[in-house]
Amino acid sequence: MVGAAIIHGGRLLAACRADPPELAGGWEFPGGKVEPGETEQEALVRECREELGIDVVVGERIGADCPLHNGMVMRVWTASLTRGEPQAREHSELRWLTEAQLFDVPWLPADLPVVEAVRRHLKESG
Ligand SMILES: Nc1nc2c([nH]c(=O)n2[C@H]2C[C@H](O)[C@@H](COP(=O)(O)OP(=O)(O)OP(=O)(O)O)O2)c(=O)[nH]1
Repeated sequence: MVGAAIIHGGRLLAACRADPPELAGGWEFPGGKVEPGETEQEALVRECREELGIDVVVGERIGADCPLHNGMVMRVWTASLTRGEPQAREHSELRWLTEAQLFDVPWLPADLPVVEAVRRHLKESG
């Protein structure tokens, strides 16, 4: 599992899950599973196109590996938006969060340590 911390103009893009019912309403990093023959970074670029209709350039790994409830592990990278305006194609809602707003949405529990790492990253980059 890979996720993208898309940072643009000092804000982080957060996405609200539409399904499955037990995760709906939880906020997450856009992303998904890595397909055979693909690198983790390539999977992120593909998922951002599919889910959001945007092009991103993948940056650095951020946060520790997050164990998920299903036994998988999620790795998150920073990403910058290079083309398009994010559209909620598979999510119920998208929000750009400033550093002060980062914890205003109910993140999926596994994501919280990574959101904290993003907070430090935004602080350092001003
Ligand atoms: N994409 C994503 N999934 C997360 C995050 N945090 C978290 O616990 N998950 C969980 C939710 C799902 O149970 C699992 C994988 O989600 P997913 O988006 O790849 O998978 P999916 O089952 O909807 O299937 P698909 O897109 O691969 O078809 O990871 C996160 O920040 N981003």
